[in-house]
Amino acid sequence: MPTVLVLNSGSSSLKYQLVDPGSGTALAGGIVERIGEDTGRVRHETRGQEVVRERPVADHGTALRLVLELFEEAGPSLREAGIVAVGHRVVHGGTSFSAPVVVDDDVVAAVRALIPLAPLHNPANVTGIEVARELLDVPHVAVFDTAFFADLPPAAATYAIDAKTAAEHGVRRYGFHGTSHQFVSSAVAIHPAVTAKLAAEGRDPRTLRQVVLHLGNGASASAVLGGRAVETSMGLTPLEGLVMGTRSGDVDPGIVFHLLRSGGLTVDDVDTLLNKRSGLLGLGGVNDMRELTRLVAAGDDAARLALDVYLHRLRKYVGAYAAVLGGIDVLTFTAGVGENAAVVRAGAVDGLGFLGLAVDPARNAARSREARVISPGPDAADTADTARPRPGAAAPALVMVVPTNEELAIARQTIALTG
Ligand SMILES: Nc1ncnc2c1ncn2[C@@H]1O[C@H](COP(=O)(O)OP(=O)(O)O)[C@@H](O)[C@H]1O
Ligand SMILES: CC(=O)OP(=O)(O)O
Ligand SMILES: [Mg+2]
Repeated sequence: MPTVLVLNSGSSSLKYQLVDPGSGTALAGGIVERIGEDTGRVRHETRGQEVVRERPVADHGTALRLVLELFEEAGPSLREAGIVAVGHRVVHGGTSFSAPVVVDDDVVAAVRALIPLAPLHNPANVTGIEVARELLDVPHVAVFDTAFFADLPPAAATYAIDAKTAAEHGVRRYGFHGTSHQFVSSAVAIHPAVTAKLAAEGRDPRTLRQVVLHLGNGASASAVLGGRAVETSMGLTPLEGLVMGTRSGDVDPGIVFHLLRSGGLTVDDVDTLLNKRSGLLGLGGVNDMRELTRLVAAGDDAARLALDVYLHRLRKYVGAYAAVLGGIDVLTFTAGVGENAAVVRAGAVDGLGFLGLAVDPARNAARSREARVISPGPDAADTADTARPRPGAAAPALVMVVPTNEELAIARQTIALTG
């Protein structure tokens, strides 16, 4: 049973999972948090058992050594689990990478060269790769968050700023969370309810119009036409687009100049403001959607406004992407918020009946780890008979919840290159 260790190195954390790409199961996984701070913490999970260690973790090298120790102590032993490769999530691939690559010194140098474009993410990715290559003598593969969007149509990828300046500095829309958008949109395309809908409408799968909402701490939307990404909400950096846990998403760039010139803030202050002190946290005081919805239920006005701004932005993007695609066949929610927060899903499609979008309250409230349809209408199994649109009526869109699994996607892409 060949397995892949998947590493996701953040600025102060290291998330990992040991995946069996054949069966799709995670044999173990965990997170090292607060790397570089006085109080670090490791949580390692395997076979339903959890091991937690609190201790300072100086750097990513120490973090990975600690993880390898835990695999030996708490299991499963990496050797016995048949580890054949390591897959690394790399956030920014720039225009250099449009597909996963086997890591060599040139790849590391190229990822390092992209640091100016992703100062918050790529430094940790480089360190993670360097340390892991030192400690684990197997092939390493880099899987890029930007890859799925490398081929965005020029009209979607281009900012309307002076072309020469943009080209000189690599300023374009790159898009992120691509591994998730690709994994989820591929799962949607082969879901029985979706294939039945297309069959009933006599349509080619290449005409399937999807919108995917990846709503985690970071959040992004994508428009996917027949498997190809044609639009996405994150841009040069993962700051643009939707309202996120701590990031503002779209703002008027004039705000930045105003705060620099008249507000007495430095460039770093504004960077921290928009990336770490904005979004749900900045408006509602908490970045966790569970806590935010609790505050809303308790009548907290600031939390209510935060949720309203979040949902308004979502509806705006869904409407815009309906225009980009010429209509929506399937709208899919994924990631921590998208998979779990029924109130967000209901709010995001509220008033979008004119696009054929609606959720069935009972289906929306149900909990499941499986991909599922939450729009009204017949069950997936008998959709083929009844999904035929009435003459003159637009076919209703499907609204779905599909759990993402970036680790499995990375493990599969890693095996495909090394196996
Ligand atoms: N049951 C739940 N209800 C509402 N929100 C949830 C629930 N479970 C997780 N979330 C939210 O999901 C978000 C984290 O999503 P996740 O995809 O794990 O983030 P990331 O991978 O970007 O760190 C948090 O805002 C958290 O509150
Ligand atoms: C690119 C990005 O936003 O990633 P995350 O959601 O993991 O912060
Ligand atoms: Mg995630």
